[in-house]
Amino acid sequence: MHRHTFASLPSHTTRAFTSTTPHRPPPPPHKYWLNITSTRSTLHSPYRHLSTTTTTTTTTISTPTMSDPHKPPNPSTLDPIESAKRKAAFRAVEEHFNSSMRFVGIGSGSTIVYGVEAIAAHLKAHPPPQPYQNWFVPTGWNSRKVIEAAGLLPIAFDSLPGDAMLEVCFDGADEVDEELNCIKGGGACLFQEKLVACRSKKFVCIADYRKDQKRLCTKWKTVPIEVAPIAHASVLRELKLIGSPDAALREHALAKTGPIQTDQSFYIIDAPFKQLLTSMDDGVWDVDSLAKRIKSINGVLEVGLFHGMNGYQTQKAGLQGGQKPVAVYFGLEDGEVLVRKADEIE
Ligand SMILES: O=C[C@H](O)[C@H](O)[C@H](O)COP(=O)(O)O
Repeated sequence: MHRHTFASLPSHTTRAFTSTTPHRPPPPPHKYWLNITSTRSTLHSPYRHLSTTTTTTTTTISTPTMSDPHKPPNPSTLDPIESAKRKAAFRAVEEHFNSSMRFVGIGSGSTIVYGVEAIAAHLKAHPPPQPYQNWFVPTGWNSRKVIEAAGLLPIAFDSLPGDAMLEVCFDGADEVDEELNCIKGGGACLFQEKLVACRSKKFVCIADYRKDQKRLCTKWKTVPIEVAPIAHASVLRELKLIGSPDAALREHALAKTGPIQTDQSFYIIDAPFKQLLTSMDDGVWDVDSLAKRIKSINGVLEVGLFHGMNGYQTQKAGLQGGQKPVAVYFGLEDGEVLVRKADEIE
């Protein structure tokens, strides 16, 4: 079993994880988890009232209840959606992970918990030859906790050797279109996820069937945008000018707690847009131009649109990394897994 504590980490890694942001000391794990889930379930998630109805049964979609919120729940207790995510995660890991990978990125959210479970199971069954060590690069506090809870070794993004590329990164998404553009950031993580995706040879996305749409902003109606707190009002103003008059700062369910803060202590704005176009359409806001336009607004740190080239396309062009996944694994209602792959690996 690969179980490590900070005591066994190189000192630079320990330092990277124990330094705290002066304005936001890390809250206790349970509270943090509640922040994430309450934001997603009560304020933002388009799936919050969704239930899958058949002629005989109605299944309410629920957030997993876990004694340790960073560990995967017992598979026998999973509802159909969680079960679909878990199946997709195991298939994605089976097809894109192996024990000899040195650096692997780990995204954030409820789905990636199963990806990490699958990786830990793979390493248990196929341990790497010693002293070979696999390192896992988190995309935020929640992601690091999930890595640690699985007994895997985290390494901070800024502790990576300068020339190292990650072999792969696994992450979830809020919505994926038919060209594999993604909306991400529903759980307030997107900046570090983009950093890690762009430092990876390939991004492999894990999701459930609700996220699979022809165009972005279909069920997930808003684009999450991470902004500097001081600039939030001027970003809202400019979003209005480019066609999103109802863009809003994401706040805690408990109003007095104020705006949600990201791992960078920034704010999140959710900007509704009409269904976005793909490169095949003829129209105004296609994914690429909207993402670039929003990113150009002063005060915007990152946009929750993962678009442009995937890792294979950048390599072909002599570049590195890529925001778009090379493959998306959707867990389906019937227990099957639908895999959508970039043309490069069809
Ligand atoms: O901000 C969160 C991340 O972008 C997540 O990857 C995304 O929201 C999907 O999360 P989940 O797996 O919980 O649906």
